[in-house]
Amino acid sequence: MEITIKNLQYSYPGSPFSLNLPEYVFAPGLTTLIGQNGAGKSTLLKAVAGLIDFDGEIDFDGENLQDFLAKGRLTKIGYTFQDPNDQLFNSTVYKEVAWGLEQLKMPEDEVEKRTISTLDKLGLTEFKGLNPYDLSLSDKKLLTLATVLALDPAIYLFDEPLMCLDYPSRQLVSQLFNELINEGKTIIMICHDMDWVAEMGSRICVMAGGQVAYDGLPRGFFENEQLLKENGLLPPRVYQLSKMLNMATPCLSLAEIQ
Ligand SMILES: Nc1ncnc2c1ncn2[C@@H]1O[C@H](COP(=O)(O)OP(=O)(O)OP(=O)(O)O)[C@@H](O)[C@H]1O
Repeated sequence: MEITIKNLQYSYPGSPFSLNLPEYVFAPGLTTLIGQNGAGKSTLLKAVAGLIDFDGEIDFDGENLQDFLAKGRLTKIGYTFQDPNDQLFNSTVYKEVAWGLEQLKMPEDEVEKRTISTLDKLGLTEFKGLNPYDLSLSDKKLLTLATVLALDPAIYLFDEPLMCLDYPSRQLVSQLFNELINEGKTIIMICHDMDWVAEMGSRICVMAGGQVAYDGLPRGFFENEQLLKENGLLPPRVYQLSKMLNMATPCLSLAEIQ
C-alpha cells in the first residue's frame, strides 16, 4: 500500500517546532526515518497514524486517512510506541496479544491460534502467563511488536523498535522485518542505529527541523560527508573502519565484507 503525503504541516502549541512535508510518498517495503533528536520523526509517525490533527493530506492508496481508518483501525495500521510502558495494559502477556484480536470479534479458537503462534514467533511463549511489566525491557519491546503482528495490518509504524533490544532479539526483529517486506507490507520505522540501517539497505528518510533532508538509499547519505555533518550523524562503524583502511569502495555492513 502506498502512503501519499501532500502539504503536511503540524505545530505543537507554544513550540517553535513545525513539521513541513510538501510532498512525500511511502512505497510498500521499509522506509527508515533517521535524524537527530527533535527532528520530527515521531511527529511524522503520529500524523501517519492519525494520532494528531494536522493540516494537509495523507492518503492510503488514494483513500484519505480518516476514511481509511474508519474501516477498522486495528487491521489498517499497527503502531508501536517508543516506550513500551505507554502501550502495555493487560494483566498477562497472552491477554496483551489476544486483546486486539478480541476487539475484532474473531472466533475464540482463532484468537488462541494467532496469539500462540505470534508469541512463539517472538520467543515469548514461556512468558505468556506473566504480567507484561515483569518482563525485561527487551521482551516488553518484543511484546509490543507481537500485539501488532498478530493483527496482520497493511501498514506498520514502529517508533524505535530496536531500542533496548539484546543482540538475539535484534536479529529476530531484522528477520521479521524482512518477512514483512517480502509480504509487501508498508513499514515506516524510526531508528538511531546506523549499523542496522546500513545492514537492511532499505530506503532512508533523513529528517531535520521538521523537514526531509535526504531521501534515498543509505549509501548516498553515508558517503556524503557534508550531509552527515549537517545532520549530526555518524556512518556505520564498518563504513568508518573501511574508510580508515582506505578501501576503494568502503563497506556499509559486515555482509559486504564477507
Ligand atoms: N507534546 C509536545 N508538545 C510540545 N512540543 C513537542 C511535543 N512533542 C514533541 N515536541 C517537540 O517537537 C519537536 C519534534 O519532536 P519529535 O518527537 O517528533 O522528534 P524526534 O525526531 O522523534 O526526536 P527523538 O529522536 O528524540 O524521538 C521537538 O522539538 C519536541 O520537543
